[in-house]
Amino acid sequence: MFTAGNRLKLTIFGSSHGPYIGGILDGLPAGVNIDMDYINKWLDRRRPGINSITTQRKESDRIEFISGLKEFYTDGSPLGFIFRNEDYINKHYDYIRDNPRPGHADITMYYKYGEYRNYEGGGFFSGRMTLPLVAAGSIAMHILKNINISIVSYIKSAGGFNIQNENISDEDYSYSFRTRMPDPDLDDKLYNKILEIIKDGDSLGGIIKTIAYNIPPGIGEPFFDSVEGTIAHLMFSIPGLKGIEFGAGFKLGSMSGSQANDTFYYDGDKIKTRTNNSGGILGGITNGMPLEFSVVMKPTSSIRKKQETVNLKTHQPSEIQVIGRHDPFITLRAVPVVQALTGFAILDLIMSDSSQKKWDIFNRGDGN
Ligand SMILES: Cc1cc2nc3c(=O)[nH]c(=O)nc-3n(C[C@H](O)[C@H](O)[C@H](O)COP(=O)(O)O)c2cc1C
Ligand SMILES: C=C(O[C@@H]1CC(C(=O)O)=C[C@@H](OP(=O)(O)O)[C@H]1O)C(=O)O
Repeated sequence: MFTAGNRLKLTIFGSSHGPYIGGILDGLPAGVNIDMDYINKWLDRRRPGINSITTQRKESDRIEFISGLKEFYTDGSPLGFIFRNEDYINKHYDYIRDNPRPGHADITMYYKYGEYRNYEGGGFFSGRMTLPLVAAGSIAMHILKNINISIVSYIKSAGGFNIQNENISDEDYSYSFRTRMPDPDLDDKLYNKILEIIKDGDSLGGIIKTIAYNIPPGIGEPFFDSVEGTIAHLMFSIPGLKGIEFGAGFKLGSMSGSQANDTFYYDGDKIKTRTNNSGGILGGITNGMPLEFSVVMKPTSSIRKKQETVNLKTHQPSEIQVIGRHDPFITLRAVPVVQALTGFAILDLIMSDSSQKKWDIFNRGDGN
């Protein structure tokens, strides 16, 4: 399905080489201020063609609201928005149609949709479908500021380089680095590594870390609508995202209980933990510590190196060297997507809270 969310629902539509891409965000009450500058800042961070280590496809990615908005305030009906696709080149996909790229969804769209498959630009499997995710997510992030929630994402590991400084609390900080690895020395090293990879006709994977601050304790539900389940469900809509871990994640598998347990203490009247191996979640519910998780992005599958494939018409072996414009390092472009989608997840969890706490989340000044 193309719809996600519980009380806050997002439907996305369109495809990479169709005329439009867009979304419908349903569930916001009337009177929520929609800040265009804030949304545009996040759309620009996701936009293709922003430097020499991203795809050279050039899109303006300006949002056009088509419903639900009156003079920058929601009117309580579904918020509909579209983006025009401006720079697509179908001929790059002529060969790919019958010679599927290893690692992309060309083969699975052939199995599922056959002759009706929307293959140009990866169709609706394209990374471009993350555009409405960022639009909706940035709206959610802006609302979350009413209760001082801020969300930080950055590249923690890629190309053999790993960030040591884990104390990043500014949601804009990683965007002052070309690679979004927030360390001046590692940023240079990773940038040069990506340039080498491009020369080589290859690509690179990476890991994105996310930390959400000031999360109130008690949101999330036991079992199926846990914080982990909600976040993972949304994150796996990001094309190329292949894994997620919360807190210490897979490292817990080599720890003892006494190492893994986050012990409690009082900080004034707040209960905190000395460590945060649980990533701020216990029993699927937030415990008031920062919400922390990491995701892994695979290396881009569309590479210029020659690779083995098959011809779907002749049923013979064939070869492919992908031409066209591709991201050598999708991790960089996925940073604002992960960050904004985290905002969507947290807002939906708060709006869906079964304990019916009266969150002053929308700050509409009418006592709601
Ligand atoms: C922002 C973004 C940009 C992407 N750019 C490309 C690209 O230029 N070329 C490519 O082959 N894959 C790109 N991808 C990844 C593919 O869309 C993805 O690998 C493909 O849809 C198959 O899905 P899967 O990898 O999740 O199985 C991008 C992903 C994201 C999130
Ligand atoms: C355009 C975007 O990313 C695209 C994601 C993508 C893919 O296969 O995922 C393939 C490329 O599209 P094309 O072959 O049309 O140039 C990227 O440029 C975008 O993110 O806005």
